[in-house]
Amino acid sequence: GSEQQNPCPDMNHHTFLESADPCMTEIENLTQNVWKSHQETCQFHVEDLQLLRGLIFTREEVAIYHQKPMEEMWERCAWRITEAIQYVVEFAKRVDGFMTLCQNDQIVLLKAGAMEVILVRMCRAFNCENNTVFFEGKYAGPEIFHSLGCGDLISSIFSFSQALSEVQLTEQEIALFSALLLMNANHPWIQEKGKVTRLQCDLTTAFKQLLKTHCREGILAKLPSKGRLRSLCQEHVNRVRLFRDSHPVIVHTLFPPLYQELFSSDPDSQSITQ
Ligand SMILES: CCS(=O)(=O)c1ccc(CNC(=O)N2CC3(CCCC3)c3nc(-c4c(OC)ncnc4C4CC4)ccc32)cc1
Repeated sequence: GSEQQNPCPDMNHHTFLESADPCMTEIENLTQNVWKSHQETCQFHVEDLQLLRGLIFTREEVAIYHQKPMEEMWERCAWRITEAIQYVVEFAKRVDGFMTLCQNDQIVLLKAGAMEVILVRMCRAFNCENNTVFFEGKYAGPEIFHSLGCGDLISSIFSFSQALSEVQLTEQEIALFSALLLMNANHPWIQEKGKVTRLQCDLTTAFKQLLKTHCREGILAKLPSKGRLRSLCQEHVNRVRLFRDSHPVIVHTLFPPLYQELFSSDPDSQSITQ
């Protein structure tokens, strides 16, 4: 009914609209745009990921993953991450304001934030009842990633996903939080700082307004800190470079170019694949 729409129930609909701050409707339009952008680019719908929880890799299937050489498992994960990143790029392009930024800033923001958004989105594919994640069609525990040879990174991503899934973020919250992770005006290489700051500020207002309307301000304290996300992504980059140093030909010939650009190129190289 109209009560749900109107956060100030004692005011009737007509009065509310007249007295609403004009930028409030802009903020509400932004919230709708970000939510729609997420729904259209979320890769798997959360209802489907929930339904698939019943599909768990058997011991035999996990054993087959264990027999895969490290190089093959790395290549598979690189492709999975690259697929997920392409959806995040599409998400960013649909968020109002992102396409008005200069191309340099669009690329800098995606290079810095895409993996963070994937880590947040991935919590939708995490089942904290049995500590399994959805990977390549079924749910599996951390042991399935054993042959990657980076157990500490895997366990830190698992504990990150565990903590985040306990917050039980709604799709709207994931959408706005993801947009906020991308729109980081403090990044050193940003050229149009003012424009990104304005976007970041509007998204912050939208996120705060959403939480207030749904009495969810309590989750702010439970969201991962910027530092936590950044160190997870840095650990991933360090692992990729370690792997690249010992398997340069594999990475150069078999890894997706976008993955190489984002995670195994040196920070000062600004050349980006179109
Ligand atoms: C994102 C949009 S979505 O629609 O929600 C979505 C889309 C696709 C999938 C399929 N899985 C997938 O591609 N991958 C890739 C990789 C492997 C290597 C890193 C990233 C990964 N990781 C996890 C994962 C973890 O997901 C919650 N949580 C802890 N650890 C892990 C892995 C040890 C890294 C879980 C699935 C997963 C899942 C979900």
